[in-house]
Amino acid sequence: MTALQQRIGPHPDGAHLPAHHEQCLGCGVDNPHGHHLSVHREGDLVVATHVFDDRHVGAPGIAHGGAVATVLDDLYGFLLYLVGEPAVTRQLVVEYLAPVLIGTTYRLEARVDRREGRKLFVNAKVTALDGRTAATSTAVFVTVDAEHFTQARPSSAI
Ligand SMILES: CCCCCCCC(=O)SCCNC(=O)CCNC(=O)[C@H](O)C(C)(C)COP(=O)(O)OP(=O)(O)OC[C@H]1O[C@@H](n2cnc3c(N)ncnc32)[C@H](O)[C@@H]1OP(=O)(O)O
Repeated sequence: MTALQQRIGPHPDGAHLPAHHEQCLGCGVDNPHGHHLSVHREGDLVVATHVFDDRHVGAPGIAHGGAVATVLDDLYGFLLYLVGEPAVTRQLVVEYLAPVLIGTTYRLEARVDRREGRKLFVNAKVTALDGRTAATSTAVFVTVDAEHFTQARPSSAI
């Protein structure tokens, strides 16, 4: 069994979900440039409480749009633990409804909307603690086999 298969679970409701791998830009604890996203399961949702910091700034005081997209893309990656199969992003759409502020706490949540064959249609939102939604997103993930992840380094396994 690969490390990825072990991470896929199953994971009970409420469980903290393991990082994709230690160097992952979104969630890896050993990536000094990363977002160190910490994600748990809430029923059919994957959820994170997250604060963007000065490493992620775009306009002064506001998170870079690419940083927000990075975190959303990575959050979607945790839905795969619920689906039980590896998949990768084919399309990512972000609606930036309001500035995402540096140093402010946000709730991020994502869910699977539906599945059609290998395609997973997913959606997510970024909400401030006062309830205002700062960003929404949809994405299409496509399931892949384990060999997909060994294309760059044949000996690597995530
Ligand atoms: C372990 C998880 C870690 C998660 C980390 C966070 C997520 C990530 O950052 S993943 C990294 C970024 N993504 C990538 O690197 C993926 C790069 N792309 C690829 O490798 C390939 O394009 C891949 C594998 C997604 C699909 O390739 P391939 O297997 O040839 O599929 P392909 O036939 O082109 O398309 C698959 C299906 O999706 C459909 N499709 C493609 N694009 C779209 C779209 N935009 N909208 C809807 N459907 C689409 C196709 O029509 C096709 O449908 P069907 O099966 O019904 O014919």
